[in-house]
Amino acid sequence: MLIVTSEQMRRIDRCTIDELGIPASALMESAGRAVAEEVLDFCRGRLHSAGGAAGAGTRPDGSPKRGVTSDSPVLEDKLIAPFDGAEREHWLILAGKGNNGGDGLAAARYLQDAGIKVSILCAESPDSFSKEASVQFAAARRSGIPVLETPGLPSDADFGPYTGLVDALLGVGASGEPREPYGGLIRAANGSGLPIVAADIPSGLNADTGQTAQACIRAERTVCIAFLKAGLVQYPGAKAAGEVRVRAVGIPRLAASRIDEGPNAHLITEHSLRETLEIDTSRKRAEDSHKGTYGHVLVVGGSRLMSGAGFMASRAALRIGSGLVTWALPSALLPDIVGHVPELMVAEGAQGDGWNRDSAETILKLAEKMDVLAVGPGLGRFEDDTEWLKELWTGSDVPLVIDADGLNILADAGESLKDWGRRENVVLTPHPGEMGRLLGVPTAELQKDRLGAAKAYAAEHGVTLVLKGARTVVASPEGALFVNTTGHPGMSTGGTGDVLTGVVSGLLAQGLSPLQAAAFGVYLHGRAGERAAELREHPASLLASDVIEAL
Ligand SMILES: NC(=O)C1=CN([C@@H]2O[C@H](COP(=O)(O)OP(=O)(O)OC[C@H]3O[C@@H](n4cnc5c(N)ncnc54)[C@H](O)[C@@H]3O)[C@@H](O)[C@H]2O)[C@@H](O)CC1
Ligand SMILES: Nc1ncnc2c1ncn2[C@@H]1O[C@H](COP(=O)(O)OP(=O)(O)O)[C@@H](O)[C@H]1O
Ligand SMILES: [K+]
Repeated sequence: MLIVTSEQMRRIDRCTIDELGIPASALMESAGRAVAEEVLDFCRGRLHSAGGAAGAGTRPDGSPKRGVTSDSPVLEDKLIAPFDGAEREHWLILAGKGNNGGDGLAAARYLQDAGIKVSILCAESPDSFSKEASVQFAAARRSGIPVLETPGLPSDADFGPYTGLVDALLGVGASGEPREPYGGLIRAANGSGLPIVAADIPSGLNADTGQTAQACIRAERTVCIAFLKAGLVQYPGAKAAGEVRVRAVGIPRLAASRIDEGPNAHLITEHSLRETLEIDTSRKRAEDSHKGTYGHVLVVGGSRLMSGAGFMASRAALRIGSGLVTWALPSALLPDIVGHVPELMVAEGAQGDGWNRDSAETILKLAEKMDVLAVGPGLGRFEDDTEWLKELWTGSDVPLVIDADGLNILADAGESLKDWGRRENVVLTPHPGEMGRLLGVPTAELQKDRLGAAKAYAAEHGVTLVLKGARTVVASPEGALFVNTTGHPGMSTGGTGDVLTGVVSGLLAQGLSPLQAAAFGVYLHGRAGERAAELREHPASLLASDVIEAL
């Protein structure tokens, strides 16, 4: 699924209207209908869960049916149709003066037609409405939909008669903190306790970064128009948006491919993995394969106080299907490890009980027979470690995955990293703390624009970057972005990152490109986390090792 910025969306709109000749009014009409359908779907769902109106219009499992039903030889449009219990609904449309307001005003007519009561509250004088919104306003008026005349901002009591709100205040044309009366209306809407369905984006959301203004709608559901906006899939925006439903309104994908600097960001789905990234997601193995077919991963990590990290990365690399995995670690630790994972090979990475500068030579020697080097899990820091990592970076062209202290070493290298030379087969897997160190900015600062930060770093350093955390972002050196939605907060536990390192390394070993391995890796890792959590009483009980076993 394509992800767009607000600027791209505006240009796609223009291309649709000016170049393809599709009337703006037709698009707004479709958008309004989509918003109304989602409000009605929400109402039906709510009625059903309250035990109100099951039966007609519901599936055998009790969930509301979508689309036309076949209980009669003549099919009616069931999406916009009166339903039992509709008379109990009364929705208030909060309409801004731009085209987002127009979407809400068009929705009002469809809602009225479906038999629910609707009223309109305009944020500004209708005289100031955009051309398309004015047309919608006039049509709503002529349809007899009441327009509230509020001399000031509504108080909580004013929301008394309503059962829900449509937020059509601000869309992708907005910038900055919502000005008054928008800010006050947003706060009042949130304070009402009523469910809110947002048109396109929750008002107050930065559609590009996912940052929320001080006043930002907290929606139950967001009906995103035409293409997914980036801000809806990054926190805190993802939370403000609630359930996101992307609806086609007649803006064709063709228009997205026609604009300059068009969208190059995707949600990671089975479909985008297969079609956009051309990955065989079945992971089918050839009948006549042998272990050499699936590559050999060398994990470089583990230290006296953090041996588990190297262990988990190695084990995950095995579980994801690498042909062979060798774990290189300091020689003094070997006796403790030998035999714990019988399938794993171990090697003396360094002499003694810790890592040292000289061990780079040993690793490079081992790397000659390897397909991937995974550096960092449980590595710790040591003297001259920057020189050590530089030697690994420059001394071999085997694909490299760098995590944990490997990233902290890179951060210390700072600007000198540019002198190491570009190496397009490097995957970095920082969590936000590590990413902040790589960029030399506070974590909170970088989190304000995760997509932008990941994209810029990947392009500047020619690496594939995996910025972890809820809604992990993958960025390629060429500027492609992928956003993952698998996984859950139960995975916020020590070691799950080490597992991801093993997964990505194992996929690289099996011949995937850095971008393919990173995107497919984060997806599979999250899915495994979901499966592993299902076996527990509570997701909080999840251990990183459980994720490995669920791969
Ligand atoms: N043809 C189109 O362009 C389509 C647009 N659609 C809808 O139109 C929306 C975009 O419409 P617009 O470009 O008119 O813009 P919006 O309706 O998002 O809002 C822009 C209006 O709000 C004002 N504004 C901007 N920042 C503000 C702030 N911080 N506080 C208060 N007011 C602010 C602007 O002066 C402008 O009047 C989309 O999000 C979507 O909902 C859909 O109807 C589909 C078709
Ligand atoms: N709330 C969440 N939702 C989805 N995935 C999460 C969430 N919290 C953590 N994760 C995932 O778990 C992993 C944690 O990695 P990391 O922070 O490096 O842990 P560690 O360093 O302990 O191994 C990452 O892949 C991250 O995306
Ligand atoms: K909105």
